[in-house]
Amino acid sequence: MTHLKTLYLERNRLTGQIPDLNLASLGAFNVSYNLLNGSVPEGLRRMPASSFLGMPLCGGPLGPCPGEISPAPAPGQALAPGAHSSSSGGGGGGGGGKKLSGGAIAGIAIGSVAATLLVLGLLLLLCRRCGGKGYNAKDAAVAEMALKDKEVVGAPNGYGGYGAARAAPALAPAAAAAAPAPPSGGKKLVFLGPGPRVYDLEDLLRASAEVLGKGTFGTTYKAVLEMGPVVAVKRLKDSNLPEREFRDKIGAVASLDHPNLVPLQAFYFSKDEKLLVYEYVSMGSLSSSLHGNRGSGRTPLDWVARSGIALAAAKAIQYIHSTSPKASHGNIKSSNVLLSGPSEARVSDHGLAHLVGLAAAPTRASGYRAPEVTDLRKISQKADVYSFGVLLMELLTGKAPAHAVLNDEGVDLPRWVQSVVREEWTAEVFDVELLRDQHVEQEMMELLQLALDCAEQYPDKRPTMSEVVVRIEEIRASSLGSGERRRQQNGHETIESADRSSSMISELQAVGF
Ligand SMILES: Nc1ncnc2c1ncn2[C@@H]1O[C@H](COP(=O)(O)OP(=O)(O)OP(=O)(O)O)[C@@H](O)[C@H]1O
Repeated sequence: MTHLKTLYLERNRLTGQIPDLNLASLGAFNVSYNLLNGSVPEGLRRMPASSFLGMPLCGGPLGPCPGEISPAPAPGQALAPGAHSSSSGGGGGGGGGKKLSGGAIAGIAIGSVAATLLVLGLLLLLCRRCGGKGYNAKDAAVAEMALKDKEVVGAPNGYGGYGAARAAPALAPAAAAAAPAPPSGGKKLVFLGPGPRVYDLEDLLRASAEVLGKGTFGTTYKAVLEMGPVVAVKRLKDSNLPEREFRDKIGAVASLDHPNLVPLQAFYFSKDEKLLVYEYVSMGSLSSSLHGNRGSGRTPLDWVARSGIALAAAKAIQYIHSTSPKASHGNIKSSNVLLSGPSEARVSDHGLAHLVGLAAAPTRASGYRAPEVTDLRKISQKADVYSFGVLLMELLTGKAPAHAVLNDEGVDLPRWVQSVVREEWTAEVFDVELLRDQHVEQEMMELLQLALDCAEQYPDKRPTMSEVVVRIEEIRASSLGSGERRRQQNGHETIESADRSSSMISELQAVGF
């Protein structure tokens, strides 16, 4: 393809050296963020440095390779007229084509050797310094993960619907920018908790990765490790915490241990990359279950499932609150409630709001955010209770907070529920999929009342999470009781009708049928 004008091959996993492409028409060329090495071939040295980012290449726009003298003189031009006019002490200057004197040749030879030694010395010095600080293979490898990005698979992209969005491979540029001096040499994955250490950073980076979604705190990947395990990896953005503080806060997150919390397995810290590795919860989030594809082939969440999920999430938040009066989750919402069984759930992202810092604290989560949280430092336990109330409303109505806007005045989910309820206690507020469970209407009303109590405007009026747990347990027990009663009633009716039919048979037999 000798007429090729544009060739963009960046962000692949091309290895080896760049072949010397003889493409005279080539005007635009880019092989950045591959796994190439060696020197930029002669035919491509006219390209800018930005064509070769993120790789340990040399030559041409990237500066001389070891042993090369910069700028590399073009053949035949080294001794071009005027080039050495000042070094012509031996009479070597003058017109082109003239032969050099022996002294000039000796001078040039000595000069070249001295320059080569100087360059080598400088390179050696640089390499020594690089020991822990220079180009970091791990950071570059971390960058590879981004190169494996695939399309978002049915994951909700925040509040704007469920369209598949392409993840921006933001990792690679960060690592490339870090190449000169990231201070993370030799860093490893730090494992937390007693779980088995069956993989390391290299395994993680070799794993096939798929973007699950982009959230407030970064991008989350599903990584399938070669040896089998599947994990969720969150690449934090905007976390500028110093390492020590980061580690302390991670330690606090890792110390939380509850069956309804998604465990943090490991983390990776470098100046430019912070990765959190979680257990992968395979049944997806409550958000995608409620608002994802509602077409055929989907099992709708019934009352038992929804009330079970509500209880599981409530228990997780209650547990976080029990660890200290100031402890809170800070980002309760349906995409952070992951389904681990038909009516079981686990809460994720605990502690992240505190880990990432205030700059990146949830702004999009306003549908769940308590009205008093104007200052993000005031994410209190009562603010969690408010968010949980909104989550309960979402479970009962099937509406996502930001989608519940009825008109341009911006009515939010709690206000909408309040207004419907104020009119009259009507079944219209409930998700149609829930209305199939007719025997639990009373309990659905009670759970809705609890949701409204949690979403009270004034924090003091909201219940504590312990109270919330108790109330949900009571409501569930009552609904399971009424379900049982109903089943028994049905059974009774069946027995009665069986009795009737047997007597009918005997009557028919009596009349000689
Ligand atoms: N451990 C996990 N297992 C399975 N899926 C997960 C896991 N952690 C997150 N996800 C899913 O990945 C997607 C992106 O999650 P992420 O936490 O990055 O963003 P979010 O929940 O949408 O927003 P936020 O960052 O505000 O919490 C979500 O759909 C979430 O449900």
